[in-house]
Amino acid sequence: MTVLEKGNITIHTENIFPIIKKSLYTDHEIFLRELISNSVDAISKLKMASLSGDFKQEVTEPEIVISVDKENKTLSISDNGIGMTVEEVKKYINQVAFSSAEDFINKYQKSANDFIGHFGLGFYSAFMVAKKVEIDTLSYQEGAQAVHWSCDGSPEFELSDSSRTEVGTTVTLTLLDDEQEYLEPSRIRQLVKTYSDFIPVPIKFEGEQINKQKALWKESPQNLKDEDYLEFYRYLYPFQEDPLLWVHLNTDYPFLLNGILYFPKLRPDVDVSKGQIKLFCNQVFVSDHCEEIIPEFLMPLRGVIDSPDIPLNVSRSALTNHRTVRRIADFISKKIADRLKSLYNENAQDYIRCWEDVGTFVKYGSLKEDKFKKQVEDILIYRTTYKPTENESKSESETPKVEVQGAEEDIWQDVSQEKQDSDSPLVAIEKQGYTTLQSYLDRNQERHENRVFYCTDASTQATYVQLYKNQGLEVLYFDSFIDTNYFIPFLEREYDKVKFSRVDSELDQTLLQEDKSNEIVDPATNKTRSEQIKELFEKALDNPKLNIKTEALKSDDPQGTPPAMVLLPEAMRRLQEMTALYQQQALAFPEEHILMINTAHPLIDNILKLNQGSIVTGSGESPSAKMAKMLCQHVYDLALMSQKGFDAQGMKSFVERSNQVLTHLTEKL
Ligand SMILES: Nc1ncnc2c1ncn2[C@@H]1O[C@H](COP(=O)(O)OP(=O)(O)OP(=O)(O)O)[C@@H](O)[C@H]1O
Repeated sequence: MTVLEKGNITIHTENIFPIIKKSLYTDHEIFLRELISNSVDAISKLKMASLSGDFKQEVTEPEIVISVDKENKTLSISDNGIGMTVEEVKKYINQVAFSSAEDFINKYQKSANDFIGHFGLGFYSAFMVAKKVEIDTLSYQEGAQAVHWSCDGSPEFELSDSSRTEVGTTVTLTLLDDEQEYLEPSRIRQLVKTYSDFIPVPIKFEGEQINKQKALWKESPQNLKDEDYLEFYRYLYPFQEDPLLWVHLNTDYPFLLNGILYFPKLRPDVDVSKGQIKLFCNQVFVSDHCEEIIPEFLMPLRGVIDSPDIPLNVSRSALTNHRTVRRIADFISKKIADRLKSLYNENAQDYIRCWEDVGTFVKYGSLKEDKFKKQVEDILIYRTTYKPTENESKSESETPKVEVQGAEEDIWQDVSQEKQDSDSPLVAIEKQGYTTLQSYLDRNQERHENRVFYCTDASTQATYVQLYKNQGLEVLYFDSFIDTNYFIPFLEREYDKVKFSRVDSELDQTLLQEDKSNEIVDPATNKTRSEQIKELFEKALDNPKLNIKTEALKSDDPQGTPPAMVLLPEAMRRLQEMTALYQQQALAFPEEHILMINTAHPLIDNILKLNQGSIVTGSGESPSAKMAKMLCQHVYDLALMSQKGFDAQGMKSFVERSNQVLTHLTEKL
């Protein structure tokens, strides 16, 4: 071996190697990604040289081969790429690689751990794990001399002849004593799978290819079937439920970006604030913490974003304000909105199927970003009690105002489609039991202008909803966790004249009989029947915090209405909900609430009569007064039960009292 040259690497920071070894401590493993990426670059450069006719020999199948030698403690990465001449080694390794290393280290020292995946550390990252690095390379150029370069981690290097005969490069690392893990085959496989799984060159290790290679996001969406997307999702997120829908991102102007984003089924045990989107740069994995790039409200999405235009060597804080990054974020939001709009327009059934989970993203996004809100406001839908009749569904006026950006303003192609169906999208949505807020307001303008009746729990509020439905009033379901505390107040700000009332907050006038039973029945006390009922219940229940009111519910069949209802005034209930939320406590049922007695119900009438017919005997209550009291309690229990159900104690006393009432009743038979 002839030593061609010995020399010093041109760097200005004296102690660059100790810094590489120590400062970048946490991310040592990325050296393999960097070396593999260099090999991929070298392979594609050779391909170009061959295409342009610069390289006349036959190009062999490109491949990268990794091998370990446990005895000598070496790990080597070999490629059949373009190789380097002596001059190139001097220039690219001794000068370029190390001066860019110096730049990076200087930046890095200021804000350690602030870089996304320490991307582009380059060749010198090998020194994080190696005490000696050797390069054995032969350039593709005719007559090139094979070169051997070696450096032991000091700024000194040695260049010598090499006996290499194949065009390409082998980088061999003699690992440091505490970096021996990289001799383990399982570790190598894991690193390749994490970082280099999708690079377009086969990586061979122990005689087999260990990377998947096919980066689905780089393919044209036209050539892909649903099953391809699902299979890819299952590969990225094994043992997870299939996603609801996905968006294939594909643009080359004003930045290059490819990706596939999936809407997963939202599960309560998944922390949605932790991003699950994988960031790639030219098919090389960079990080799965890309909070700075993806708009926050899209964090629960999964999938891949690949863009060489995301600056990866700036600090995370600088990324957030970076112009390209902001444009990328806008682009992604818009694409998501477009995808949802096209689904809304094309397939009401699928849109609704996804809505339960996707709706939460969309609502959250609308709260967070005004731009996104504007894109999706016409496709926010709510489950409703409204059922369109045949005539209505044909109506032309139901055509929705789905806003589609004009082509000139839109630098990204729009995906809105011509409608094939005879029904307008809104009609199709309404046939499936959903509606938009605007449609609700328009439909109910005459009966209750600017008021929205809603229900947050279909089972506990079923009695109330039924009452509204019986009187032909439409109720919307707002039952996602985001609705009560955030989204309804948000909608009230957006539609500033509109007020939302939960079905159990107060009863709308349309539900009540106008001429209340105000006939005077007791000339002695001058009390109306309603006042007598109120008094009877107040005495029987003996709870000063309970506000008892009387109303007559409108109905063709009073037996079909509830005898009493518990009401929680809207403002008071919301305040309690907010307080519970901020104090992170479970929401307790408020002690102060309204018990509304339905004076039109026959049971209330019977209880009143039972009480009035009682004969006071000696010291105690008459049996019928006792019974009336018990029944009042029972009516209250039933009202509570249909509002919130019981806790253990409540259930126990309810069952006990029910048994007593039944016993008393059967005694009389
Ligand atoms: N396997 C290889 N085959 C051929 N040339 C290589 C190889 N590895 C490195 N080089 C040369 O050395 C140069 C410096 O490599 P280095 O990894 O430090 O930086 P880079 O690849 O240019 O950029 P990055 O910092 O993004 O990795 C490369 O640009 C390339 O010219």
